[in-house]
Amino acid sequence: MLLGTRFTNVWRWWTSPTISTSHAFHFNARFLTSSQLETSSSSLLVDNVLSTTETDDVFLPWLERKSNTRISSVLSIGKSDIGRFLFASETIRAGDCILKVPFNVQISPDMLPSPIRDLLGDEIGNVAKVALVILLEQKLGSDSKWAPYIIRLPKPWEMHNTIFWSERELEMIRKSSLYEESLNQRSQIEREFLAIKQALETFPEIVDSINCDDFMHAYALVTSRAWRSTKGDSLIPFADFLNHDGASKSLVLNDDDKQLSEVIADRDYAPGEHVLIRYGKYSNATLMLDFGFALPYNIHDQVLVQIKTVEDDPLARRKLELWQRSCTSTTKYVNGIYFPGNSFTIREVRSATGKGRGLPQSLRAFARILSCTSPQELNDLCTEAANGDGRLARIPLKNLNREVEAHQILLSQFKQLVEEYEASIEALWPVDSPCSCKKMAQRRLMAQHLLTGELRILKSATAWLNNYCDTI
Ligand SMILES: C[S@@+](CC[C@H](N)C(=O)[O-])C[C@H]1O[C@@H](n2cnc3c(N)ncnc32)[C@H](O)[C@@H]1O
Repeated sequence: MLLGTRFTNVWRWWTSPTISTSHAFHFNARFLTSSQLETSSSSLLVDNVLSTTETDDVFLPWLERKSNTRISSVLSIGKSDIGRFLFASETIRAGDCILKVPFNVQISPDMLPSPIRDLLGDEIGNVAKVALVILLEQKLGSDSKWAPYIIRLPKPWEMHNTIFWSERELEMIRKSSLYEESLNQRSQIEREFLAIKQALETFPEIVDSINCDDFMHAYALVTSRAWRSTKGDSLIPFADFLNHDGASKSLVLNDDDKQLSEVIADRDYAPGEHVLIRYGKYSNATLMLDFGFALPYNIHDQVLVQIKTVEDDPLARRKLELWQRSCTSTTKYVNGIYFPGNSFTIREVRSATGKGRGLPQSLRAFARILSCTSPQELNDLCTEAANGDGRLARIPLKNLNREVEAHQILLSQFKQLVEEYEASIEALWPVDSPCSCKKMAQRRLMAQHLLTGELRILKSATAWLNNYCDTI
């Protein structure tokens, strides 16, 4: 997934819409005064005062006044264990438009004051730019024109994205590729933070007032609540109080002609019902990395497995070279990390008996190459590929024993993975252990959802391979 933002269904793409820059200039002028900077550290205090005196009832009227339009007449804001949510304030029918948020009240990278924007350049991604907008508005405290929105953004201690996990917490998910992806994402954010500091060195008032932890928090706010549009990655106030259901058909849609984002209900809702949309077809690994939560049963789960060559195989190097050369894409880019050509994404195999989708063809082709025992067999595969569509080992090997052996290589590695995952789940410390504070208990549960989902997929692949080897 690209930087953790949600893709929208975009209608009628046009040139990038222009956003009013008046706020940006207003902000710039204010930010650069030293008195402003002196008081910036008290902004959190102001936030707290605001958050205790303002209720969520005032938020939608504020946003409607700001945008000068009706945004929603059927939704209200509620609060629960998973933060804010939107619920039906009256009956909603499938097909109803439940909210419309104009672009002019969305927060996008263009809102950075132009002198800052010009210095940042393209090497700083849009997520980082929107994160910087949030930080600058936070520093303004109650003087920010976005204060009612900014104070409602989740606080660092309310966020559970795996980039915030401690060593011990990350250890729980070491078996999953999410472990590496989390470390990698953290390093990438740190690099972007340093690049921003360097680019803005002529603005010491800004660079000296933000630290990497604040930036990491703002960055995670963006990955967990921004949508991609023609303007880059934008925060869509009010719409971003909608929580996620992987099975929902409702998405946030952009209409560039009307300059707004909207959501259409995919089903009926009774008054009081929690309204959910789908952020994307995201696995638990992606949800944990970018959004800080996991689903107990996620229909979009997948596992990234790295297939090892057989130990002591004298042809191992040649096989890998051949594979890398024959593949159009030898590396996989998943959640901001490059995986080598022997990494494969596996989804749940619904039926072990062959109906529906089985294991990915590319994985089976790789196994056939691994099963070759002589240079001649490898050459034969190359000749067959040259006479066909150019892809290596896509069809079953003529020698059935060899075809079974190829799949048994996979089977033994999958069986080992299943055992390792089972051991990892077993090793998760009990929820009621004395060390389980609320935060740790929550993260442990997320780790459990992740590992059990990935284990389910590995077991389904194992069953499919068992069946294939037995019945071929
Ligand atoms: C776009 S925001 C939704 C509004 C959010 N609840 C809030 O308080 O602002 C996305 C965040 O909501 C939470 N969230 C959304 N859907 C969830 C779900 N199905 N289960 C648990 N948390 C969820 C996660 O913390 C996620 O990062």
